[in-house]
Amino acid sequence: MKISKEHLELLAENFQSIDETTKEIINLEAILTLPKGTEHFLSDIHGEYEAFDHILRNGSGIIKEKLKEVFGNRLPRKDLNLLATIIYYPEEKLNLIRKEYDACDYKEFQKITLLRLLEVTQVAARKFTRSKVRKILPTDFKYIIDELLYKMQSSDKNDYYDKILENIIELGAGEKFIIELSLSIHKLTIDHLHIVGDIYDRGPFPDKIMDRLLDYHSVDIQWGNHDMLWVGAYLGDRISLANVIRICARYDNLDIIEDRYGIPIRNLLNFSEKYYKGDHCKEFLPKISKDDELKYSEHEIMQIARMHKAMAIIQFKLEKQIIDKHPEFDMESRALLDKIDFEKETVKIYGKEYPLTSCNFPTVDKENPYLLTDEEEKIINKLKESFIASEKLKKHVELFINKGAMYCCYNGNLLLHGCMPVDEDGNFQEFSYGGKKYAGKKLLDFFDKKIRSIFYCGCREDNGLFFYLWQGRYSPLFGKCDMTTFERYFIEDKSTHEEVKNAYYKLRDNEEFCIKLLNEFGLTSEGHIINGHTPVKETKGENPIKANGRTIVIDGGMSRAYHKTTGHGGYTLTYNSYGLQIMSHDIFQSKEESIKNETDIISTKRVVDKLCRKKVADTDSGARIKKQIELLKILLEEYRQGAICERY
Ligand SMILES: O=P(O)(O)OC[C@H]1O[C@](O)(COP(=O)(O)O)[C@@H](O)[C@@H]1O
Ligand SMILES: [Mn+2]
Repeated sequence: MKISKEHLELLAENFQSIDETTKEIINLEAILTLPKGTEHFLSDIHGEYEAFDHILRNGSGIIKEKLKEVFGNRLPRKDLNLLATIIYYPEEKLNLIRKEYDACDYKEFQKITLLRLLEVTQVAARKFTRSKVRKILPTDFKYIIDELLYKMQSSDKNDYYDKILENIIELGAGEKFIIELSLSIHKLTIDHLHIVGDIYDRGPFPDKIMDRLLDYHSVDIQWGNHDMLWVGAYLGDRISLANVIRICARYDNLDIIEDRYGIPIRNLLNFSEKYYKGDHCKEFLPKISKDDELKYSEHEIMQIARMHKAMAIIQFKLEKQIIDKHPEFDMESRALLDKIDFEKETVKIYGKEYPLTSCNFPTVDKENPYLLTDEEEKIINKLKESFIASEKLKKHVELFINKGAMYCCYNGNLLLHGCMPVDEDGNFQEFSYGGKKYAGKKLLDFFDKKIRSIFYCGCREDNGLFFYLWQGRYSPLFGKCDMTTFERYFIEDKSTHEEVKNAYYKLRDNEEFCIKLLNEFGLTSEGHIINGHTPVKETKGENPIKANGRTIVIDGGMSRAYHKTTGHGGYTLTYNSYGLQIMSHDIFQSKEESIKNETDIISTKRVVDKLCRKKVADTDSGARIKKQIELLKILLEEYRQGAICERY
């Protein structure tokens, strides 16, 4: 390895002597021999905060496994479940347990629990260096936990340690200690979290998911097509914004926009009341569960439906501007307002005429159907200003930019929300933009770079790229032909709703193709492609593990709206030092139910790949450490030869 004198001098500022450099090399060499940390993969959360939070808390079963490893047969299943639930929901579970005991017994319970948690912490901490463990331990109790962890290794100081525990409990800090220790166990057990896209839309609390991820100790995100709509909306792209509002109205989630992101929609309400008052808007009734129906009056439901329709029409108009501006997008088939025959109340698609479910388009000028009316223009522009000004959305979009990307290569695996656009023979398909063509890895890199540059450049204008990523034929986040939004609203014939999938979705069953794709990203045939995006229809016999394990589809299936088709609560994946395991989840009921009945919602676990035990040395961070060691060895040599002076 070649390194310039300047770089060595910079390195010498951090390692100022032979002793310091030697110590660091020894430390790094030792880290390489530790087992690889556990990765946790989740996808397609679609606003379902509670299900997401639950799976995050139990680490898709990793925490329970750790407990089994620690206690073996020493604890009955009942106690194990209780301890697990305390680790998942310490505060809430303690609130329930406290009521069951008198003061004295509750102290005893706290002591037993603390001892058990300390034992788990000790085993979970074995994978890490002492210094990393210290960083993870809660600041308030760092010193005490460190002492107590020691206790497990020597039996002579029993009285001393018993006293510490007793004091903690007597001084009323027992619960706080249990809570902090549970959080530390979580961090020690799950080293890194991957979110394979689609945090937003359909479910009620995407913002809470983003807040949780902002606080999470180690995470990366692969952008999903729905996430890009929210990024686009914040960056001033009006088509994205119209989609975001339309989908929120469709799933009765307008409070996300109004209350949680602080974006007023009153103008939209007034406008839609004015123009769609007499319209039954039956295509636009929000999807509301039977329970929630009772919450609303018919008038309120109609208000949502009218806003929904008003936004859909604004969206179709705006889309045409981009379709015309970018003929290379080849999306003319998506411009349907000018294909409407207002007399016959039909629309012509690919030359075939279909009756419309209704033909009330009060803001569409038959001569110039894509022209936004002054009022529509005003509404969308005002909304745009509010999206750009939302502080909370800014924070969330920044997370997408800082921790997110179009795809991610991590420890030999390729993580990608949707697909790699290919033809039926598996050749990478080309996307043209600005006179250049992009395919394969370069296509993904192109979109990644463009989105980042839009974020940093500060200009907040309509940008065709968000529209393309959302529904373009060669969008790696979509990967289908023709998003049939208009047809789904206005045409009964279901054959028009079909969205033909890219050949990728068949080819990912083929091992040879998967290896070709992994190679495109500089990965080997031992890697895996990890996708979200397409719900795995288990009821129809679909398997989430494809191509002899090379492809794994973990569409979380957390979306309530999709439970009927998938028949389960989704998949998640874990990758520890022994290999990859896919978990299938039961449909999540509620947080209260999980805490009370101590349920995990894990129905089955399948091993995807069993490996000989992987060490840190075999990981990406191991590769970085090895490079660091090499550099430090050069520095050491320079010190020894007197080419660089030690500083004291
Ligand atoms: O079922 P909904 O919410 O109306 O959405 C249907 C649309 O969602 C999409 O499936 C995209 O969303 P996903 O990324 O969740 O699949 C489109 O292909 C389709 O047109
Ligand atoms: Mn998706």
